[in-house]
Amino acid sequence: MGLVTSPALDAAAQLVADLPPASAVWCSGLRKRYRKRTAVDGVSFAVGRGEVLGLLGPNGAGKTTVIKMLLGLVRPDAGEVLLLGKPSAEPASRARVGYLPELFRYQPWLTAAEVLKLHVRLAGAQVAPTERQECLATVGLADRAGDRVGGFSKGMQQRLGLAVALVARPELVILDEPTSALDPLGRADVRDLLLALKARDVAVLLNSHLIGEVERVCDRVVILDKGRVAAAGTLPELLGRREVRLRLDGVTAAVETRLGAAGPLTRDGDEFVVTLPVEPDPDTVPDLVADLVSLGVRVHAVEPARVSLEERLLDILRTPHEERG
Ligand SMILES: Nc1ncnc2c1ncn2[C@@H]1O[C@H](COP(=O)(O)OP(=O)(O)OP(=O)(O)O)[C@@H](O)[C@H]1O
Repeated sequence: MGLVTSPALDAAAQLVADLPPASAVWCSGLRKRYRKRTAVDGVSFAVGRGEVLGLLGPNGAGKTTVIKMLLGLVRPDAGEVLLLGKPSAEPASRARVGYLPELFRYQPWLTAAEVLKLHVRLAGAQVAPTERQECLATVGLADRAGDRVGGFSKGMQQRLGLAVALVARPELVILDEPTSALDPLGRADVRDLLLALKARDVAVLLNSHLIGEVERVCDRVVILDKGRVAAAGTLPELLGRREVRLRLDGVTAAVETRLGAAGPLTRDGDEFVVTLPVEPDPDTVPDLVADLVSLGVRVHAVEPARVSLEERLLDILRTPHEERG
């Protein structure tokens, strides 16, 4: 039996080193039943490095169960999970994942600073006290570091939960309803926080019922319904067609023909809606407006529009399973 030569080993090591980093989350065929009730029924998706993925779906769709299976907190009946390229049961990969549970409760007898210190220790990480204090400041708790958690409001406990999820410099953050107890200002803070994480190439899996929030920050969305993936894709893929609404004066037959050349046209009085392709040519709208003006039309308003994620979500959930694409 021939020994593997060291140049061959070096080449193999180089090959592995040159591989793109594994997805932050990869799961395939996840299934979970509670007695007779199927909570999750064959769910597969991935979250890329630095990607923000939104998990959407009605109450009881299986979102929290999926999240708990990803983290190894619930044992799947079937399916596989890799977090940062490793089985989620491996402590080394779990230590690089930050998690904010849907139902959070922290030790009421500890101060906010002590809770963070404890979680840094549990993650086996080294985070200097100044950095821990900065983390509390990021979630708006800078002046409450020395106060006991027992005296915190629900929103303040959720802010602390976010700090716990972020303090050990994770590469993947899983947030289960992170803004359920937050005021509008707090929600805006979380949005900024998510964008800051994305800028640092941290992957985020976000479960939220606040569709506007998901639409603003997520690169991709997975919609769950009755334990299955009802739809998945980037926002342009899911939202599809774009429209441009125009309010015009002095429209002649020639003008209508020009409008119709840009895309299917509907009219309601002086309001016109032109449906554009999913990824329209960037010159389509400026060219159209220039032509309208040269045809003597007075242009009062030009407004790009797109079906909202909320409309699309309701549309998908109201379509019977068997008719979904
Ligand atoms: N520990 C459990 N025991 C029994 N059934 C459970 C358990 N956990 C979840 N389920 C059931 O699994 C299904 C999915 O629940 P899950 O909490 O994952 O939904 P969800 O999409 O997160 O809902 P919500 O938006 O309301 O938080 C529900 O029918 C729920 O009753």
